[in-house]
Parts: sequence; C-alpha cells; structure tokens
Amino acid sequence: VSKIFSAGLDITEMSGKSNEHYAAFWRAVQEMWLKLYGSNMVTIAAINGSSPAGGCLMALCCDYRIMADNPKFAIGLNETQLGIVAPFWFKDTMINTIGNRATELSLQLGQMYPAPEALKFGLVDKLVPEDKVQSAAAAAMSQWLSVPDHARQLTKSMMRKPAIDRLVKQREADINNFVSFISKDSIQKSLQIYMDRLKQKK
Ligand SMILES: CC/C=C\CCC/C=C/C(=O)SCCNC(=O)CCNC(=O)[C@H](O)C(C)(C)COP(=O)(O)OP(=O)(O)OC[C@H]1O[C@@H](n2cnc3c(N)ncnc32)[C@H](O)[C@@H]1OP(=O)(O)O
Repeated sequence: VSKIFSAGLDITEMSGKSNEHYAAFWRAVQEMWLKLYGSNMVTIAAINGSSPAGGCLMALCCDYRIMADNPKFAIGLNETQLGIVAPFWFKDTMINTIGNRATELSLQLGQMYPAPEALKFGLVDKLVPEDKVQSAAAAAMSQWLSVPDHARQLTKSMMRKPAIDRLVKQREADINNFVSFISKDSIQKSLQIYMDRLKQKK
C-alpha cells in the first residue's frame, strides 16, 4: 500500500475550469506559501510518505524535514513531468534549501528523489524508520524551541524575506501568468494525459 505525505496540488482544480476559478485557486496557493514560508513559528515536516510538487513545496517551507527511511517514498518538484512549470517562488524555495545547480537539475528533469537520495541532495535533513517519524519530529521541535525565540525568528526572517518580498511584489502578475499558462489548450492536454496515466497505472 503506498503512503502519501501529500499528493501536491489538486490537479482537478487546474483542469477544465474557468479563468476566474484558476485565479482564485492560485491566489490560495500563494497564500498558503506566504503563510507557511513566512511563519515565525518553528515548523518541522514529518514526511511519512511520498511528496510530489506542491507536497514537496510544503515540506520545503518548513525549518527542518524528517522523512521515513523507505526508498519507495519519493519527494521532489516534478512539475515538468506533468508538462507544467514550477513558478519562480517554488524555485526560490528549493534554491534556498539545496542550492542553484541541484535545483536546476531537479526542476528541469522533474526529479522525484527516493528518500535516501533526497537526504544526499539535502532535500530532507534526516531519515528515520517509518514508525519513528512523529517522535523524531517532536524531538527536533524541542531542540528548535530551545533557541531564544526572538533571535531564531529574526534569523529566519533574514534568510527568507527576499524570496517572500519578491512574490508579494509580483502577486498579481504571477496570478495572471498562471491563468494564461494553465488555460492554454496544450497545457490542459498535458494535464489530461498525466491524469489518464495515473488512472491506467492502477
Ligand atoms: C506557471 C505555473 C504553472 C503551474 C504551476 C502548477 C504547480 C503544480 C503543483 C502540483 O502540485 S501539481 C500535482 C503534482 N502531483 C503529482 O504529480 C502526484 C500525482 N499522483 C501520484 O503520483 C499518485 O497518485 C500518488 C500521490 C503517489 C498516490 O498513488 P496511489 O497509487 O496511492 O494512488 P492513485 O495513483 O491510484 O491515486 C488515487 C486517486 O487520486 C488521484 N490523484 C492523485 N494525485 C492527485 C492530484 N495531485 N490531484 C488530483 N487527483 C490526484 C488519482 O488520479 C486517483 O484518482 P481515481 O481514484 O479517481 O482514479
């Protein structure tokens, strides 16, 4: 039985809908990223299964990532495999985690990394046995919470603010770009083919 941390964004929200729907959907996705990446709280991802695309993004937004040590579980920004493109703020989040070259390889190929490779690439920080993911995350949380809060928060903001400001400045343009991209016939066709493939896999 496959286990999933997050299947990413709901593809059905990006297929066969109106432009108004796509715009509202994308604004909500932006909001999720701004809240999670910009949070001053400690955030630890307890990754207990596979985590493609938007799922990987959510994990990358956290301060620390612990993943179940199972090579069947994979994580990555696989957008190109769906015929779509990770937007600049997905890319920035990944660069801030694993660096420029690894991000370029990862994004162009739409790579999903099995857990051991994800650790090697720095996409996750630690692997633990599947039944220890929650307890390891709780232990990591205690360690992070032991740092004086104001100092940790200012440091986090210093590291992340440039990426956050970039999206805040370009929110409307980013929404317009998403709507015009996702509503193209060729992109709708790619998403349909991907969904059909998922169903055939069964
Ligand atoms: C300019 C910018 C433009 C665009 C930017 C857009 C950024 C997009 C970000 C995203 O997150 S796109 C979504 C990426 N997600 C994926 O690629 C995941 C695809 N799914 C899988 O790989 C697998 O389904 C799985 C998550 C590993 C689970 O596998 P399992 O074998 O357990 O289940 P199954 O494949 O049978 O799926 C069950 C059921 O769920 C449907 N499904 C799966 N993922 C999605 C999804 N992301 N959105 C909508 N629906 C999804 C799948 O089709 C099955 O449906 P069915 O039961 O009706 O057949």
